[in-house]
Amino acid sequence: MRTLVVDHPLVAHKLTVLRDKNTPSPVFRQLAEELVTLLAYEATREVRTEPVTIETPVTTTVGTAFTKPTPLVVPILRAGLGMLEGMVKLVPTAEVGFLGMARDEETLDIVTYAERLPEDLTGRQVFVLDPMLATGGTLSEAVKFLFRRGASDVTCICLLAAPEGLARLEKGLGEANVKIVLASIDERLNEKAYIVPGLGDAGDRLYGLAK
Ligand SMILES: O=P(O)(O)OC[C@H]1O[C@H](OP(=O)(O)OP(=O)(O)O)[C@H](O)[C@@H]1O
Ligand SMILES: O=c1cc[nH]c(=O)[nH]1
Ligand SMILES: [Mg+2]
Repeated sequence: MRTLVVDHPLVAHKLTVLRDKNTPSPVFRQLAEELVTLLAYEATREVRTEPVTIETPVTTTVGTAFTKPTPLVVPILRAGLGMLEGMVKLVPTAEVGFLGMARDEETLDIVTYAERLPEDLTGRQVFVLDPMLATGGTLSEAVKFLFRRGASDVTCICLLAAPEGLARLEKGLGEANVKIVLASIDERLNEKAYIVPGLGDAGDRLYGLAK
């Protein structure tokens, strides 16, 4: 597993506004989308490409095209949905699959309540979107799910991670071909397993209260 924190003033500034508890949902949604586009620029650095011959108005030249099958983008519902537009803006030919997962806030167990993905992900580059990597329970379940379908190259784009969650993923995924691209590694988890300083419950801040 590899981890990359995107260190850029635009990312840091947008993240600061996102963290602010006074930032309302419409602005939060807009910023989450913009942040993903900035992170996706780095996260797609190793996207598979091949040479393609085209005609410019002047001459013939060799350019770059995505290799088929095209990348698969998988937002983890709910909060990952807030990152989807920012990602597909940058990779418009990507296909999109969905995983619905929620952590029980008491037990921290992960419930997978929805799934719409290709049956066979062999040879597919997969980009998972989830803003929060807290205990790492959700993301490790998601990555294991994708591996069971045959994926072998998974990049997770998150906004924030706790060191505890990253350590859990590292332990569980070790040598696997998984990359985590982030805007920040925060200080720690609190007693309710929320990221500190964090930004609160990402799903609630995007879409309102779940209950
Ligand atoms: O690393 P973990 O401890 O598993 O926590 C992170 C998960 O918690 C949040 O989702 P939540 O379960 O709140 O669902 P939601 O997106 O519907 O709000 C978040 O979007 C992650 O998926
Ligand atoms: O801080 C946290 C932890 C888990 N899920 C969130 O949305 N926020
Ligand atoms: Mg939530």
